[in-house]
Amino acid sequence: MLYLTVSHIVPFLVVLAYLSYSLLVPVAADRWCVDNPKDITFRRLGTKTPYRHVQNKDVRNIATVDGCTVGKIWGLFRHGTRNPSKSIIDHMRGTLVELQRDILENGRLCRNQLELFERWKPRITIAEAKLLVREGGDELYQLGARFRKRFGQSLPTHYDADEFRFKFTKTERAEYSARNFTRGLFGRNEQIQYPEALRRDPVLRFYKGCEKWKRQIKENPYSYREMDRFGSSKEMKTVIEKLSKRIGTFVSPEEVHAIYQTCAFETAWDEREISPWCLLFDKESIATMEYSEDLKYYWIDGYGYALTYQQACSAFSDLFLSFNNAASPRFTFYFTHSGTLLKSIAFLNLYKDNEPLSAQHYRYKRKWRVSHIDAFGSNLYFVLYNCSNGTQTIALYHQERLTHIPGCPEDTLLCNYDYFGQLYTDRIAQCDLTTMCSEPHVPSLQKDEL
Ligand SMILES: O=C(O)[C@@H](COP(=O)(O)O)OP(=O)(O)O
Repeated sequence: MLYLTVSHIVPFLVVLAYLSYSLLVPVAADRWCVDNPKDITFRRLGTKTPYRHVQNKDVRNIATVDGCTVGKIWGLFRHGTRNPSKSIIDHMRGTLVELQRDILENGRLCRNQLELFERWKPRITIAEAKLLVREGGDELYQLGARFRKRFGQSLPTHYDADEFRFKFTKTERAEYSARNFTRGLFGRNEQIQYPEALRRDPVLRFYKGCEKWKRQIKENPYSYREMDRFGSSKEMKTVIEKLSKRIGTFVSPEEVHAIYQTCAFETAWDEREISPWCLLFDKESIATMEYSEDLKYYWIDGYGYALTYQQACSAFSDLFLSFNNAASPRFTFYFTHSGTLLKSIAFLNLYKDNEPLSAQHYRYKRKWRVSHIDAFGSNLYFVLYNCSNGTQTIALYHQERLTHIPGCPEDTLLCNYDYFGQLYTDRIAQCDLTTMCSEPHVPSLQKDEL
């Protein structure tokens, strides 16, 4: 007869507990489950970051300067959140639908996150590529409304064509961004006169006419070498491995990029929604994707090559023309694109790191973060103040925050206008786009997408 004592039962229970743990728990633990998806994507979506991640809702009186009044304002605004380009839409409607199937069949995601994938479907068609979306219109509307709150005392209440100049590039997204901004600024009833939008605007989108930049930089594979190197780094391999495991099939770097972009656009489109594609990332892997974006834009639109930002002299010549000519409109607002904002940022020496951005410097702290500096709706504007002592002072606002102008005295956010002008004298005097951009071997090989 077998008598079971406590000393027999306890080890038995321990073995049983271990077996159920090893058989059951790892299955659950093996399923990827992200707790805080909004936290993971916040300000990490590169140039597809929605403006709400970087906006400054504080409209208290930062815009007043003692003893001075606002003389002129000149600013560049990137359009608001838009739809993706055709190639990303193609991925959404093709590759991602296939990956969705893999995830539902073999994916290692926890139950409630799989449910989001069950409901997902591509929402846009090729015909809607790059159009401004509702969120994008709202971003610009809110920007206009906050502009009114900050500068209301210095701005005429009603639109006056002699006082205001609003201009957009020849794209739907820039046009509707301008229209939404002016609505936020004046209310709904003003009839704004917009000048004819130019296909090649030498001020608003100067680089589109710069053949030398296009061929030597933008279309040159060498400009993408740091991004490519980072693409084969151990960090990126880890991202691919993690995503492949979570999806249940091997994914290529291109597919990972399409997933990141879809996560970014779907996040930007609607604050209330969570894109299931974002759930595949953890903090480290999204930071890796973000760095890849930073490398790309650093080398094609930023500090990588001098010609890239030298061309922006064309926009800043317009600023000086406007500020130095009493007859020109007091308030100038240009609605444009990522490429203009980034090149202008580099022209001004803003967010410049000591070392060029490279694949191997991933772990270094950096200033160049396109998620922060070039989100949808990004804005860069200068305010010129006339002061009672006869001097003029200039202030720069980036993303609605007073920002120190590189080259101006360190101890203050305001800069004497003459001092500021001297920083740029040579570059403005030598600003000749025709000479700067002429290249013997035209035309460009790639089709120019608007
Ligand atoms: O049109 C796009 O795909 C990107 C790049 O345009 P460029 O920098 O080439 O003008 O800019 P976005 O319109 O998103 O600001």
